[in-house]
Amino acid sequence: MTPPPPTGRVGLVVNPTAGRGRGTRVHSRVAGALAAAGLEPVDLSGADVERAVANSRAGLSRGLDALVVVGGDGMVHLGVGALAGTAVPLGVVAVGSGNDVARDLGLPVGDVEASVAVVCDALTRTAGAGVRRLDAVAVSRPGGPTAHWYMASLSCGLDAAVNERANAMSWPSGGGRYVRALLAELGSFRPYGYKVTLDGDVWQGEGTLVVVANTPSFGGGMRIAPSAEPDDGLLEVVLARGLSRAGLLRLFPRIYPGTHVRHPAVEVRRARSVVIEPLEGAGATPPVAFADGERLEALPLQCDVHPGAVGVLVRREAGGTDRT
Ligand SMILES: Nc1ncnc2c1ncn2[C@@H]1O[C@H](COP(=O)(O)OP(=O)(O)OP(=O)(O)O)[C@@H](O)[C@H]1O
Repeated sequence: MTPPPPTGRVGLVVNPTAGRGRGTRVHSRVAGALAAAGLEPVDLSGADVERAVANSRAGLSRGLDALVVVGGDGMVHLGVGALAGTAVPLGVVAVGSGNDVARDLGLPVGDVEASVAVVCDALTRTAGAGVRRLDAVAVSRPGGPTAHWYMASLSCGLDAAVNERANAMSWPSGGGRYVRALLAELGSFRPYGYKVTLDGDVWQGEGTLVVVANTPSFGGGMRIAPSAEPDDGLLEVVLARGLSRAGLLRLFPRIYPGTHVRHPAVEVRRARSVVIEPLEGAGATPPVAFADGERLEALPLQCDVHPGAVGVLVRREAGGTDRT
């Protein structure tokens, strides 16, 4: 198929709240740098996430060479949802709090000019050489139509419960909220009951963590699935059995360097399709699932990997040669 002719139009979706207001501060800088590079930035930002999603879809239907998101992993999530299955690539200006996807993909973090330079350079390279096709993950009710897409990981264990609780707290701001939420969750913690079906194999019973990962990191640098590869056509599924509070407190710090995968209660499996269901009687009801840090919905859910579903604008490899 002949690619459509370049329009020079680049959709720009800025999350004003990302990185505690950093998105607002960098908005005009990003637009100005894209224009200075001869591109035509089309502002698709919205007053809230719903309007940003609607604007992105409308912009895509009018024709774009790329969609550039400005924010954290939540904005990558938004971009993947809009672009999965299309030929339009995603550019990332990582100015969020966690920025796990950008870091895992070797993109600049917290450096607006460097991010825009990567976007502009990748768009001007020959025949799609600046685009890396990555797997994206479709989430549905088991057997149902796709309801969400994600890039990094879906969680429906203790970390999701902490996320849910932290979102409901008004203080303290920043990381302190997550510590307070973790302590509160641990106070009433009882392992959850799951049935997880991985390409037909069943893992079930009491569990504390179920994470279906496409990239290695979450939560601002925690190596939850250290050997996940975003372009291998496989999901890396991290499963932790029921643990006591003391056991969990010992396990959690090991997630930062990724050494939790050697803990005897933790298993890592690979699969293309994963169905996660609550298992009544085996433990507490698992929390609502989060993906890329965004709240999705309650179980049961199915995750299916779609190889190469999203193109991301990437840096030249060391030495300045184009990726083939
Ligand atoms: N106008 C808006 N456009 C897009 N998202 C918005 C907007 N206002 C609030 N949000 C919320 O911002 C969240 C995503 O934030 P984002 O990931 O971009 O930044 P962050 O949380 O600082 O970074 P990270 O996720 O990497 O820690 C979403 O949950 C979304 O609902």
